[in-house]
Amino acid sequence: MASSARVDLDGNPIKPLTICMIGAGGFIGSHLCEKIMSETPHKVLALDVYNDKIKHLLEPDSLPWSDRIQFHRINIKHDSRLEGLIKMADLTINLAAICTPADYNTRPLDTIYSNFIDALPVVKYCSENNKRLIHFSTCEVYGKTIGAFLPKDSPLRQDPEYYVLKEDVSPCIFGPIEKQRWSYACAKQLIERLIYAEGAENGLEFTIVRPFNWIGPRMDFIPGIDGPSEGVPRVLACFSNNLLRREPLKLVDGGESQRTFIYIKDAIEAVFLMIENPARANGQIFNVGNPNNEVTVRQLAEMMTEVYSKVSGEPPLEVPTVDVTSKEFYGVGYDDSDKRIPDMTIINRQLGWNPKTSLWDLLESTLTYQHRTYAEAIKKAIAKPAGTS
Ligand SMILES: NC(=O)c1ccc[n+]([C@@H]2O[C@H](COP(=O)([O-])OP(=O)(O)OC[C@H]3O[C@@H](n4cnc5c(N)ncnc54)[C@H](O)[C@@H]3O)[C@@H](O)[C@H]2O)c1
Ligand SMILES: O=C(O)[C@H]1O[C@H](OP(=O)(O)OP(=O)(O)OC[C@H]2O[C@@H](n3ccc(=O)[nH]c3=O)[C@H](O)[C@@H]2O)[C@H](O)[C@@H](O)[C@@H]1O
Repeated sequence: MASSARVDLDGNPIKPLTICMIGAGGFIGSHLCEKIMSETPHKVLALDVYNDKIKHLLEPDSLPWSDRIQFHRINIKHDSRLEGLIKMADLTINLAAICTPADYNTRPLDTIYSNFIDALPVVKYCSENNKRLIHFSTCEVYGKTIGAFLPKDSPLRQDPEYYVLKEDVSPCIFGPIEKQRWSYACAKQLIERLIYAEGAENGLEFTIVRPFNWIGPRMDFIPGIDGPSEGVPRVLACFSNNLLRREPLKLVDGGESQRTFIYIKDAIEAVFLMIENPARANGQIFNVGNPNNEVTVRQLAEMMTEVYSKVSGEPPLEVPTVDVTSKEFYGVGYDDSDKRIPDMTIINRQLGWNPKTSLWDLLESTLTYQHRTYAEAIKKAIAKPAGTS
């Protein structure tokens, strides 16, 4: 239940806020709205082109928070209401973006427009109207690690100095322009630089968030069920789709890339601390990830296969994975980050935050959700003769 006696990390009372959340209808936005509604007295102006993932928070009108959340169906590319909504709020959180790797090399113009050009008015309106901004960037701004360029057998590859990603130290290392994969990271980097410059030159109060593979329920879509059949979502949804359909999981280029995965609910706690502790969060760039949950993509596939078998009661596939090339899977221009370990020094120092959930536990709760939400629909879709609708 919302409590009015909330205090920040320094013991000061937190006054109820009005938050303009752009991209509120997406994966992260839906979890943020859910927690804000159930645990705080804050109001949310929720902007998005879709609202399916927050429908349960908007209807029916009898919900206890119905006077604290308002949905505005707005495409920020062209809508004159944007500035007015930012002006009405104390804080703007911008989540809107194209952020699925399958789009970066196949729709590079849309990717660059979405992640840079479309974010410009948001930054400008916040700056001109003295409004605080929390902007969602990405861990992809780091690109590849320095260690990726060392010989495969170099002992330096084991030295954290060559792979741990630090907000105030690590360089941003992208591939050549023809590797259009980096269109997203490059656009995100430029908007980070612009926000930073607005802070330095015009006093914009900002916080930049760099998420490291946040995963959980409602992430992306299951192709052919609640998204296009030919669509390629991020890896959690790709592998969930394979498991639900009892198809082998596709490992791109051998599944050797490494990632650290964090449970969405742990990550949302960090964003909450940023929202409610402006004095500690303003002017900062924060890695938000779980350095303890590192796996190769192959290990992720193996673990998801085991966990899914446990939560669904179905035996694991005899051939659980199949290798595909990145050209077959994503098309030309794909490239990959080799390894992503977030340094936690800054977020620890400023907000005292640490992630809690192990990879096994987060996969267990997420795959339980995937099974409960999609298994029946997939069975029906598979049973339907081809060509019928
Ligand atoms: N999920 C992660 O682990 C992760 C990792 C790194 C970065 N991020 C960043 O966090 C943000 C949110 O990610 P997510 O995983 O929730 O993605 P998402 O795709 O689920 O959510 C983005 C939302 O923005 C909306 N949107 C996009 N363009 C819009 C426009 N022009 N006008 C209005 N709404 C628009 C979409 O409809 C969608 O609902 C993005 O900026 C993304 O780059 C996420
Ligand atoms: O989540 C993040 O922190 C960031 O990383 C993601 O990028 P990436 O981790 O490369 O995207 P995923 O689709 O989650 O893929 C992870 C890895 O799995 C591989 N993969 C993906 C799908 C699949 O079916 N098989 C497979 O082997 C990819 O090649 C990649 O190596 C996206 O760019 C963003 O959402 C975000 O900015």
